[in-house]
Amino acid sequence: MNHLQSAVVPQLYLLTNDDEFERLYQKLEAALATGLVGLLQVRRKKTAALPDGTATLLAEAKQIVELARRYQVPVVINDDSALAAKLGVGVHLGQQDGKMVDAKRQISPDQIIGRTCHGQVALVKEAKQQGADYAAMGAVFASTTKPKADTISYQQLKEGCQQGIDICVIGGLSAENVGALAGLPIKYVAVVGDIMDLPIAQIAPRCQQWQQAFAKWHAAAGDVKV
Ligand SMILES: Cc1ncc(COP(=O)(O)OP(=O)(O)O)c(N)n1
Ligand SMILES: Cc1ncsc1CCOP(=O)(O)O
Ligand SMILES: [Mg+2]
Repeated sequence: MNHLQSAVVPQLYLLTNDDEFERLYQKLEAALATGLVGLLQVRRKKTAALPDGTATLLAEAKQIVELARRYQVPVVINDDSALAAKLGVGVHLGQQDGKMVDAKRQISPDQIIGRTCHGQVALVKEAKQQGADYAAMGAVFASTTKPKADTISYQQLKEGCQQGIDICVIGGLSAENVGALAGLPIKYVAVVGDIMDLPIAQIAPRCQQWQQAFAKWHAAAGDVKV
């Protein structure tokens, strides 16, 4: 039976891009200073692939975690639960990034663990059963950051939202198109390119546009049936 659930405005979940670190740091500072980022992910694919990737990623992630702490924004490390454990932060694991049970053992229980579930409701159920804090569904729209990611249907997303675990949407999302999801009880909207691929001076104004999009979301959503 359907029940009514109060519409919750999602949080902006910002993911880093592969910018040169100094530039990235300035962008993150600009975004965090707006107060609109609810969760931050360190996703540094190019750094991680360098010959000295582990050491460089550790040095970068330390600085990002320190910066985020200043703004009291929780941090999640992509792919690497050992690094997350070392830094005392959360982790995001794709289906090929290791077992949830191992990550749960490594990560402090008060830290966030997220799991990629693509468009598959069975994976959302599994993530919930394995104790993930959120299930990430996407790509919602075609993504320039991850062009090979398959897009999911609205129906898959709607069903994912009915599984009793927080849902994060990702992939091709912009302040203009996110309104298409208004009415779904989504916890996090994960964004890379729409914010991070802009010049430094445009980061804060773009975050403000996201805030406006979420304000409209609230107005559009009212009470949603789940
Ligand atoms: C919030 C969020 N959702 C999905 C992903 C993708 O994770 P994965 O499938 O492991 O792909 P990579 O990011 O590792 O390329 C994510 N990182 N964050
Ligand atoms: C990591 C990831 N997983 C699915 S799409 C995607 C990239 C999201 O980046 P963007 O917001 O630029 O589409
Ligand atoms: Mg991964």
